[in-house]
Amino acid sequence: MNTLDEIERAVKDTAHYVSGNLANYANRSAGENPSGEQQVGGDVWADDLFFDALAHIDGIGAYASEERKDVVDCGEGYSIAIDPLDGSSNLASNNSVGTIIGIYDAALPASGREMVASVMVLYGPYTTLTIARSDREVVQEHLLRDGHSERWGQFVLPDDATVVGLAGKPSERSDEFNDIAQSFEQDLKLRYGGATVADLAQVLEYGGLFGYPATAAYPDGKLRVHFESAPLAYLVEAAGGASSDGSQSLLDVEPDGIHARTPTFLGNIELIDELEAGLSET
Ligand SMILES: O=P(O)(O)OC[C@H]1O[C@](O)(COP(=O)(O)O)[C@@H](O)[C@@H]1O
Ligand SMILES: [Mg+2]
Ligand SMILES: [Mg+2]
Repeated sequence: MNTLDEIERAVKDTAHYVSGNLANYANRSAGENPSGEQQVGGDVWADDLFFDALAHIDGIGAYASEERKDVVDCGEGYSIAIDPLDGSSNLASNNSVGTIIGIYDAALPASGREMVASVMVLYGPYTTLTIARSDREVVQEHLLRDGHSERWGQFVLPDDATVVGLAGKPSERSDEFNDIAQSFEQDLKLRYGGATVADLAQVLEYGGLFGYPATAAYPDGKLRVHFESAPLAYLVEAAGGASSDGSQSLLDVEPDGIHARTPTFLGNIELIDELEAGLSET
């Protein structure tokens, strides 16, 4: 097994355990994460589990997490960037949550072009792990059940778009963005659930657009380059879609720090093109 195989195996085993124990953390609050957001107990618990499973793998040189202020030095090798529990505020309401992992062949901070693989786990009605790797052609989905990982499907974005989910309060978004959002929402079905992984899964399955734009509350967007935006952009682009920060692929964003945020759009190429064209007119 090479290092990517070992990482994949360790993430599957840990995700199995996480999926079986999320209820224990539904209402346990914790402190504040380095981005200044309220943590739930599950954030810290999941981070500790993935750290213990990944940090000591031979060939991993660094572990960076949404829940840790600094990058942890693990020796030589790939850098891991992880959102251990994405959408964690959904736990209390028993809605889907996820895990997002970017694997970089570079020291962090780094642009998404340095990634060699990306993983998203969706803890939904059933648990799936989707992975894109530089040494494989396909975006492979696995079903994690009863301790096993079964190949479940391969993601290729549908040609026709069906769904749209654009985050942020309209009162806190620019008028220009609200105009663009309204035009998308005329023809596409609204799907927004408050966890990037679950909302992106709708786009991967049905075709469409997910986005979290800059808002008054989050002038650089809410989602973090290393822990959400770039790894998910890697997956979507590998599945035949596109990503954008409003003007360029999210894989070209050069983060100025490990917790840097960016406006984030993921989905069908023509919708990303339409969005960028609309934003460039403003
Ligand atoms: O609550 P909002 O503003 O709609 O933001 C929802 C977004 O925040 C997030 O929950 C942030 O992720 P974390 O839960 O990992 O901090 C995203 O998963 C989701 O897309
Ligand atoms: Mg998140
Ligand atoms: Mg999180």
